[in-house]
Amino acid sequence: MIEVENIQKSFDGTRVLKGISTTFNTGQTNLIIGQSGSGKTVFLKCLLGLFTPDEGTICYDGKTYSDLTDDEKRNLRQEMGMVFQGSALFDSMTVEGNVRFPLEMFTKQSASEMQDRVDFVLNRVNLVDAHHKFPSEISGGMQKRVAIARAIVMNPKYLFCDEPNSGLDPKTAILIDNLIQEITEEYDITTVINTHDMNSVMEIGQKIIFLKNGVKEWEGSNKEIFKTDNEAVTNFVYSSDLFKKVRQMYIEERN
Ligand SMILES: Nc1ncnc2c1ncn2[C@@H]1O[C@H](COP(=O)(O)OP(=O)(O)OP(=O)(O)O)[C@@H](O)[C@H]1O
Repeated sequence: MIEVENIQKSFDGTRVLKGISTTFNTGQTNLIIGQSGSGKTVFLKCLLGLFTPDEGTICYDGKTYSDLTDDEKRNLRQEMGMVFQGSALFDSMTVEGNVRFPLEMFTKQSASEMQDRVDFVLNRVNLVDAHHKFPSEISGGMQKRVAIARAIVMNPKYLFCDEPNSGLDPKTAILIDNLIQEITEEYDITTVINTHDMNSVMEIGQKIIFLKNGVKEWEGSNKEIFKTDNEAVTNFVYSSDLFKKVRQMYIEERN
């Protein structure tokens, strides 16, 4: 569980995060949504320890980040997996080289132990025949699976994903969302996902926080977001005609 209390962050006197408090539960997919510039990436970077908040605390399963020693912070970072926007694979490494990379960097495992772990996670993301291929030789959806395999190879307690669906067709996007949710539940990970994708909200939004101008405007689940009367949320979620129609049908059915 990650508990965030009154996080504030400014750049050159401009306040970007204006006191955000929330909780991200273990074994759940927690989504951060909001318009471009609302502070989602800055918030995610604070959770990753890449930005230091000016005020407030972030607590990881009872450990308050700002109270940790440098060694403890390093250990905590090794419990974090990250899926970057656009996958961010190393082009010059094979699929298995990419997945093995964190093990080589941060563990003293033997070659055969690493191979077992790499085989296990590649198998878990349903990539069985791609070990020796290079990123340029596989599809965007497969690249995303490699990025997920690399993010979970160290058995993380926390998984952070920045726009994991960007650039994928809607069907592949749903497969990737479902894979992230399955892995989150199976390994009891606290997963936090930055997304613009309304399909993701509906599909895997077990907990959603909506940011507006650096403030948490709303939080709830994907079931609750359908029913909310919060105008900022409904304007954002139902910005497309399709979703407006879906909502109208839902309201008509309810009455
Ligand atoms: N390193 C930085 N230095 C100065 N300003 C920054 C920095 N990082 C982000 N900002 C500013 O903080 C604000 C929020 O940016 P952020 O990237 O968090 O938005 P976002 O919600 O993730 O947007 P998007 O959906 O477009 O990625 C923006 O006004 C941005 O210019």
